[in-house]
Amino acid sequence: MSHSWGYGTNDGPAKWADHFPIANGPRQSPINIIPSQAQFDSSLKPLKLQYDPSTSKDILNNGHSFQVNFLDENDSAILTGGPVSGTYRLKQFHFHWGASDDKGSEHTVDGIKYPCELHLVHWNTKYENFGEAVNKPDGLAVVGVFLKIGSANPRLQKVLDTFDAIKAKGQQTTFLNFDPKNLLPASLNFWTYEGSLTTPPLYESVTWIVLRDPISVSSVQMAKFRSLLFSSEGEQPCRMCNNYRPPQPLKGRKVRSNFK
Ligand SMILES: NS(=O)(=O)c1ccc2oc(=S)[nH]c2c1
Ligand SMILES: [Zn+2]
Repeated sequence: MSHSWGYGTNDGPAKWADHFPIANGPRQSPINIIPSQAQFDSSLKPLKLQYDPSTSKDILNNGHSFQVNFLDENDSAILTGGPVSGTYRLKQFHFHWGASDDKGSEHTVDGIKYPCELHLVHWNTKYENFGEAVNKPDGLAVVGVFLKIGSANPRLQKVLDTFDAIKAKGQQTTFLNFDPKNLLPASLNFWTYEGSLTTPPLYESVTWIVLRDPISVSSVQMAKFRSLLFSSEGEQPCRMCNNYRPPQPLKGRKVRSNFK
């Protein structure tokens, strides 16, 4: 029976080790990225993200965040290059955010929190499917993108416009022809390190690729994120926010960058 977890006082990140002991493992995520301590690695290949917008399927409130799901039966939406070898297929993207604009990201940079962080989740096609890949040490590659308060983001608005249909946990609606490339900054400069899922089951299966440059989001748009609910329809409404895990110990890991 899968154990219920959340982000509250009684079921939040400080309690996850009770049922998921790997929470105290050697390669947990997120981390605080200290740019001055990252090592430039000239052997890192350019990151290649090739996304066919026709692979976007639907958008779901899963009770922890919301995610846009993609068809992943072929190599239409893939990640290659960067720190990985082989081909990784896009499965879904989702976000983490705060109750106010001063917090919300999972990774931090020199201790700075962004109001929101986007995760694009890809699985290694050396495995049969996402479920097979999710607990393997080289199973996943997640691209992290920071969101910074500024002008409203019209591409992001397309996602936010679906929120009335997925307000409560378990609600889902069709979401076709969305190109996730429109949620990326101009530069694909990144930091990379070996880490984990940032939510239970916290498997240490993720090659993290955190982009240096943020994309913009307005305060009004951030308020829209907070209109979603952790709770199901008919339950006591609980606003979806602060669904982020704080940075975890680096435990000797190296963070590399593809830029000086
Ligand atoms: N937040 S995250 O590390 O990108 C992430 C990615 C994929 C996941 O699949 C399960 S199950 N939990 C997950 C967390
Ligand atoms: Zn995530």
